[in-house]
Amino acid sequence: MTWQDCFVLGKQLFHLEEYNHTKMWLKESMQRLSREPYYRDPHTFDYVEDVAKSLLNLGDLETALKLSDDVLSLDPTRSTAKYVKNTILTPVGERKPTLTTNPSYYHQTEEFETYKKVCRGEITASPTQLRPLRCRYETNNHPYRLIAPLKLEEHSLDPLVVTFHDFIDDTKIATIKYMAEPRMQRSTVRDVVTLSKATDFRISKNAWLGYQEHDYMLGMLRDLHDITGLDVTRCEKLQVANYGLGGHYEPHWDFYLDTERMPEGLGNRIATAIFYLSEVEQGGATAFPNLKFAIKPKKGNVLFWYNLHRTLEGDYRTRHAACPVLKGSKWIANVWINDITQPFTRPCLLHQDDEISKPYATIV
Ligand SMILES: O=C(O)CCC(=O)C(=O)O
Ligand SMILES: [Fe+2]
Repeated sequence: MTWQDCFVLGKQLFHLEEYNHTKMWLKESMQRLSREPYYRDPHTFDYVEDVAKSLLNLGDLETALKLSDDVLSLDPTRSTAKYVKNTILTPVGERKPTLTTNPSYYHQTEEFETYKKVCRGEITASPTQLRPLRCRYETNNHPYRLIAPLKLEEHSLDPLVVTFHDFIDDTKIATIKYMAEPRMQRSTVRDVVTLSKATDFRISKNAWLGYQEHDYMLGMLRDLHDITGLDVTRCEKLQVANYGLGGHYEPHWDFYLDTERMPEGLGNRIATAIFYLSEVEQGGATAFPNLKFAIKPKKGNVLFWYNLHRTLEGDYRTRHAACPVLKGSKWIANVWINDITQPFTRPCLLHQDDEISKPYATIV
């Protein structure tokens, strides 16, 4: 067997949640790889780093550290290897959270209970939370919006979460859905071993559309720029998603925890704008368990929030989810605005503003 065979076996066992056997095969693949003449090839470092990271998540710190040290001895600039090494050398209490590897455990956590309650409407915003919130017209002083202001509804001021009402009309929505439909595929999530994986954690279909493909989509970006002031010249593609009956997306952050996984040349996701492309008869709200509210989809509305602090650290309070659809079908389009072009649109403050969200960094 080649090291690649062993690697693929390890990957497959990871899917099956056979974590003990995963370790064995991944370690074997690395041993075989180390005997290959092209071990020093930068492409193989990607595999070694992936294995180091998986072993870190599976608790085999010794091998994970050895692999990352090996990579770093050949190329000290490798960021994943550095991340693995730093994580191992950081005391447990100070570690950043990692993606969950054990969903059954997560389903017993308090956070998951809160998420379900927020979805069911058993937890809603308290009067104290609601008191400072307003609905108002927003122009952002943009000449066009001075004539056609948008209706803005505040859901939270810190972190900022707002709805822009009637942002996109039915004709544009129909066109976007029409373009997305033939390209819809089962949604995946980022995964430590395989990079992309279909899970019960996220049940929906989605398609990625280039903004250049239609003026309507360029218009979505332009309108977001006008109303938020953010630069939209470099964004990830538009993600159109459809949830059928029971479709959902469990609590997660939109920003990249592993900064080395950020899309090349774009940086992290500074803000999310969810365009609701349909109503949902029952269920399907966008829930924020930490903030203790859920937003019901309304066709044409846009839900907007910042994922990052001004320091560009992730704002852990923004953990959110798509509640299960109980009746109907839910369509959304996600615009992710990236941080690389925002130093002037959303500069740092004089003080560090990220400490506040640290207690919400959950390790599951
Ligand atoms: O569908 C929703 O309401 C939320 C979707 C979401 O969070 C995502 O796609 O990242
Ligand atoms: Fe999300």
